[in-house]
Amino acid sequence: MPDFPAHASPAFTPAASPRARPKGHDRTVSDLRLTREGEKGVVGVPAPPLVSPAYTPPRTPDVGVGHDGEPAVDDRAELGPKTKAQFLDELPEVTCEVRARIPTTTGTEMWLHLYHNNADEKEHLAIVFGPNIRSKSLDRQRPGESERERMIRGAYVGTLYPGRTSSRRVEEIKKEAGFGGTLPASSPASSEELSMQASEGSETTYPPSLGPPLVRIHSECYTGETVWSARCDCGEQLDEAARLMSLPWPTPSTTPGSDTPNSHSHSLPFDPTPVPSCGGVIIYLRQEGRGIGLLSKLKAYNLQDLGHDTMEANLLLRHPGDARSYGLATSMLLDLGLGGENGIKLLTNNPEKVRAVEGPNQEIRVVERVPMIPLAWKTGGLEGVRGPEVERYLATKIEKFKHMFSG
Ligand SMILES: Nc1nc2c(ncn2[C@@H]2O[C@H](COP(=O)(O)OP(=O)(O)OP(=O)(O)O)[C@@H](O)[C@H]2O)c(=O)[nH]1
Repeated sequence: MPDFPAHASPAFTPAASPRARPKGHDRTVSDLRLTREGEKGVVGVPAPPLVSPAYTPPRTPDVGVGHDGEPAVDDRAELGPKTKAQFLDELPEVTCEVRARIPTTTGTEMWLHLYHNNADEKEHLAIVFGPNIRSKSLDRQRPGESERERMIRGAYVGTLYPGRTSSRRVEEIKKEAGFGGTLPASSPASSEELSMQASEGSETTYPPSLGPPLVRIHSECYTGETVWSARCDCGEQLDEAARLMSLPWPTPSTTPGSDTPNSHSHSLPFDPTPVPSCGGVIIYLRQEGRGIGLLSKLKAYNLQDLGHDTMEANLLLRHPGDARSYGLATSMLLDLGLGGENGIKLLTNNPEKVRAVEGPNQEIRVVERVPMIPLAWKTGGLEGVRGPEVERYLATKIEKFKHMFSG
């Protein structure tokens, strides 16, 4: 058994452990067979039992958003450890303004969706893997819009290629093949097209036959994602979520849409056809520093170097321990067709996030929480973020924010 830190949850099981677990208990990522090489992916895994967070954080006094001043240490006691996510009475309105295909350095292709909303001025993002998730607000026809304008904002089906004139790939194929009416059964109509048709007539676009999609709600962390900080595991979590959502589809021959991607590019000297993935979505919220912003987070780092933990540092700066809310994530997931009975599998250790994303009226159902075990713990320190800072950070997440590093 690899050495993992004393503050790791006792229920945490290393990825390679041969220890048998009772059915339905101690589920880890490895239970979902989501390992690095040659794995089959999450599709086809039986629907897990409903996982609702048993933990409810203690009631704490409300704290106004901080001013970045430097209060006396004693103020901390008055402020209290507000770790609870903010709950909104009403969901914000969101609109997907643009979507673009992003070929990635790992070879997987993803679709970056940029959202505007009526709650803040920020550009929140949905990073979509696989062909089965489409935005309803993106597909909505805008008054007076041309086909070219639709394609420029990403409201097309299939793939763009030089000279394409229609935003709907199926219509394009019909025209090319000289069909006026129904397409023959053998036509390469993509699941994306079917999803799009479904989104016009119903609330849920994600095909229930595929099981609940994997979802991660990720909060922006400039330090961990861009400048290689080893104070937290945020960059690693983002990479891991993308990796899980990029795992190859179990049976490529039956993958809906597997015959469509980049079929217009086959004359290129290399074959850029992306491997169809299991799919999923990372909702990337611009809530830097658990919602306190980068300026305050950097001050909090200095306080941490002066001996305070990540929660105390926030409180000393007159911020809540956690200033985030998740209503935007709920609205974006609904826009992506992930509401309804089928539910989602949420990649997180944060019990508050599970509860908050479900929305004021359970608009989203979290049917499984998939824990995110730090890579360093899983590999006995061979991979992942290491060092005293991240260990202290993770210890505080467990002790004070009550994060759960087991299923
Ligand atoms: N204020 C503050 N924010 C931090 C610090 N380290 C990371 N963050 C921010 O914390 C957020 C990520 O929160 P985490 O507590 O790591 O994880 P979580 O999102 O609550 O839970 P998981 O879903 O399990 O990852 C990002 O917005 C980071 O910018 C820190 O020391 N202080």
